[in-house]
Amino acid sequence: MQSFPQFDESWKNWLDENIRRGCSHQSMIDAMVANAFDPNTAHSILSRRIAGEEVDAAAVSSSASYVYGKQMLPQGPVIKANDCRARVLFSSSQPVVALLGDVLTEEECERLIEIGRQSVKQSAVVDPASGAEIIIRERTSQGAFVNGSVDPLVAKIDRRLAELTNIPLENGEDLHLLRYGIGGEYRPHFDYFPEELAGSRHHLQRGGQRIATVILYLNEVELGGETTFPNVGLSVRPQRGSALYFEYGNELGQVDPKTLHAGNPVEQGEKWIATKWIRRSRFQPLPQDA
Ligand SMILES: O=C(O)CCC(=O)C(=O)O
Ligand SMILES: [Fe+2]
Repeated sequence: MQSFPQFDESWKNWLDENIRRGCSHQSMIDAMVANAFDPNTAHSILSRRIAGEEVDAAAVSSSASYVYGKQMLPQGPVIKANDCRARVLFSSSQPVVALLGDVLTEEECERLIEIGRQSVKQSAVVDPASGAEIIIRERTSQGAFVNGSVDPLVAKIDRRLAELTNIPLENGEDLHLLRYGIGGEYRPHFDYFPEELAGSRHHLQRGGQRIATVILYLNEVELGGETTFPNVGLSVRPQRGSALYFEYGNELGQVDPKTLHAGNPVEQGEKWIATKWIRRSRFQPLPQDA
């Protein structure tokens, strides 16, 4: 079992003193995370102390829970963009998830798959031992990032998603096209970057934490390939043209662990999706992409 550090009297004094001195919130969170506090817990304790609330050790484990504030996604049965009326087929508030129908037309899905066939590569990582490219078991699929310079349709879809989600266009990463063949899957993961890991720093510098995801389903899978949320027992079957939206970053800087999700193995047919990962601030291209 994971053990959590005690939020004892000395931590309380340290935090209060640093709040009084006007230290940046991030520096206090960094110090707590470096001392093995869960990042959600650290955010939550800090916001409580700033608000003048007592935080006792027993409350710390429950304080790790994500605070659901106002949803970013517009409410109502239909969400409109300039060139689209998306029907809300399903929604949940904890975690914030919505399945939207009629986001893409048949022709747009076909065209994105065509673009994908020309651009996707096997998802691979460099083996730290040998330096060779290896295929990772967590993600058996082929992917590629595309933007408006690849095809005007991509720019049109980027605009549509920004209007539907009400999140600025520039906060979105390039659209990620992904193909899974038989047996292809994406094992349970979070889309946000673990802030306690040094390896995340580089990603976080490019527009801050990821706060929401839109998965566009480009085809229907004959068997398998559902997107599942194992912590909440939710399973979504890909339907061509529909979009799965979920958000996991709040105003307090917490991230929502209930958004753990997976792409189930494809058993028959193939699966094509386009994913838009959305940052808290403007997404910065890498210097070599600019
Ligand atoms: O394939 C899926 O259904 C999930 C894809 C996913 O999790 C992602 O693109 O981040
Ligand atoms: Fe994901």
